[in-house]
Amino acid sequence: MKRVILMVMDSMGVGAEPDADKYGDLGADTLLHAAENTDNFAIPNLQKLGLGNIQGAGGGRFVFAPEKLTGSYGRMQEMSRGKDTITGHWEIAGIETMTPFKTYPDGFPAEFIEEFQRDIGSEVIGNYAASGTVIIEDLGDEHEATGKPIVYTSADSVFQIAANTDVIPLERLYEICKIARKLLVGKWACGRVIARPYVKKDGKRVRTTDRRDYAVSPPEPTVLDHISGAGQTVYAIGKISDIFNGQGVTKSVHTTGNMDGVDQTISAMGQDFGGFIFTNLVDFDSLYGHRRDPSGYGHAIMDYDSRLPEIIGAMKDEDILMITADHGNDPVHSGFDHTREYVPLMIYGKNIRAGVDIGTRHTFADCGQTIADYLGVYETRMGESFLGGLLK
Ligand SMILES: O=P(O)(O)O[C@H]1O[C@H](CO)[C@@H](O)[C@H]1O
Ligand SMILES: [Mn+2]
Ligand SMILES: [Mn+2]
Repeated sequence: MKRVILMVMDSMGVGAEPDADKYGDLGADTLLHAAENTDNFAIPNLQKLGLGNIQGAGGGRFVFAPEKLTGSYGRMQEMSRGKDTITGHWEIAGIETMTPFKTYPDGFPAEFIEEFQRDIGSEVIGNYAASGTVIIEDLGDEHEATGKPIVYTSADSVFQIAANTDVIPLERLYEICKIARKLLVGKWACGRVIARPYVKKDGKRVRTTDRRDYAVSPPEPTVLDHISGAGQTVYAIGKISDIFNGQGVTKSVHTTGNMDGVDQTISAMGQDFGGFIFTNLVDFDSLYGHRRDPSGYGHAIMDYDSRLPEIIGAMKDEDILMITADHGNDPVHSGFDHTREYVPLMIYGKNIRAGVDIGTRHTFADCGQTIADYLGVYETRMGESFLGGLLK
């Protein structure tokens, strides 16, 4: 039974795209800047798969001799107008977002806030663009004293609600997110509502792994729908199901972090089914990219690298492993938001040729189209399959 395992290293870009200046992201290079700022940075397993041989990746310092490669490789350019998680994942799955999701750099409109406050029966505080770890320190005392939830946004189309779970229990936080989700459509359109629970430990506020994303549904069927529509499994790991609002997903598990994401992927691979395992590893982005912590980022890449032999060891004969990203988040760039970058693509499998450079793909959708091609399901509207040049 054929399967594709696609792992998204959330935000691991490999260099600024040609239009990066329009996004304020000239010179961004997530992989290179994480590597440069991490002592003893070593990624032998990703190198074997071809990461260092991708055009421009890591400033050329991780190139392997072609005969040492076990995987094939390339890089993908984002065709959509945006650099957020939804836009990136949806493009991978075959959807082009030409009208960017609406953002609220100056906070959400007063009429929305009033209606939201009425619906949840409480005032809110915040309502500006902020880093999530900073705003809970800045407004945490007031939130904990009054019970008013903290709301904030970023350069992305997000309405984030942060709360201490001793003040607003987790289930209630999820409920108020769903209330916001219902309101944030039409003239108040917003890509995602995100629950940001935290606890106070030894006087410090720490976010928990119970984050939940409430996205809008994709506007048309994606490769996930085509695969599940053909009766095959679509096994979503991490926040994948949230990103697609459950559309096309047949089974989903949330994770507590990158290593749990790897564990869950290996456990899914051990089960007997044909179809698609789609994993998002969000720690790169949320714990290190947005926090502008390059050495934390570098260590997270190394930690993932060290798990690759296990992942590869769990592969069955007809499994294909693909590793990519959804946008950049250069940990030394100004600000605290994503960066417009090429994403890497590595492909490995017993029936896949090694050492082939599939070049620069002009859309992330080539990845989804190739998956549709391999699994023999309906094509997505966008992208070109690169399977032909890779099958043994
Ligand atoms: O600063 P934190 O709360 O991590 O939020 C970040 O995470 C959001 C979703 O990935 C991004 O839009 C960015 O705002
Ligand atoms: Mn992302
Ligand atoms: Mn992010």
